[in-house]
Amino acid sequence: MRFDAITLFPEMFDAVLDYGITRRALDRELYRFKSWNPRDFTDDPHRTVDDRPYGGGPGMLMQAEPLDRALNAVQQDLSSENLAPWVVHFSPRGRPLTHQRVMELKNKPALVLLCGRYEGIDERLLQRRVDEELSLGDFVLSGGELPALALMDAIIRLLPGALNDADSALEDSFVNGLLDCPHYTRPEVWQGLAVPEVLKSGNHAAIAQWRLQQSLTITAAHRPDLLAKRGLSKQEQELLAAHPPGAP
Ligand SMILES: CCN(CC)Cc1ccc(CNC(=O)c2csc3nc[nH]c(=O)c23)cc1
Repeated sequence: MRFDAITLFPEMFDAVLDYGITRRALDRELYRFKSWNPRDFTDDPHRTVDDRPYGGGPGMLMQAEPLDRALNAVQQDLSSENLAPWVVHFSPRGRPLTHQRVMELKNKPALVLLCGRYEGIDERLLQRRVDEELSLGDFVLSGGELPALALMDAIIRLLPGALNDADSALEDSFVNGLLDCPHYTRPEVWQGLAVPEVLKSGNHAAIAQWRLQQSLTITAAHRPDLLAKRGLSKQEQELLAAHPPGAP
């Protein structure tokens, strides 16, 4: 799996990818990463990449030409490895990123992550070069880099060999359709708060049931939409009825 980021702030990527699971996956050569700065594809001494919007309006836009040249450089580099690029533009107007889309994108051999800054990118570049637009959600960020890093993180965790305990990836709540249950570790009592007895019982059936019940209650409280989409078995309906949501 290869990721190429086109970004005005390449350091952001190294600053994040150099830690934890993404760092280990890089060391294990499960993926490769390369950043490309549009400023390196300008001709003027000021390395200009932005300009004012036609029609007026606040802020600046990223010009098409430097981005087009950067994309050509990426494409050339990928073609030397016979890799076809899939170009993702991160934008507030994109489709919201979901687990399903992460699962689909992880199978692409080469993802090109086009990260906008300012108020966005000249539409003509997007029209010509972008395969899909993705948003991180309905809130305003300062650019596409954090969404691009979120997508990379979500994909890298799913690459074979990235997680030592493969189950933890499969159990991720967005796989079984429910939100995660509470988790506890030592000490048994912390600031007067004790670990639920069932978790110390060694009764694995009771522990699994308690965790499922907790997940159902939390999902009903925070994300009733997920429950509706998922549907509940008879047993799950009974568990939820016995422990309806009430907590914040
Ligand atoms: C003028 C209206 N704004 C659109 C909401 C302009 C604008 C604000 C912020 C940005 C920078 N954000 C992104 O590039 C971005 C890229 S993906 C994403 N997902 C959620 N929220 C986001 O702001 C983003 C770009 C244009």
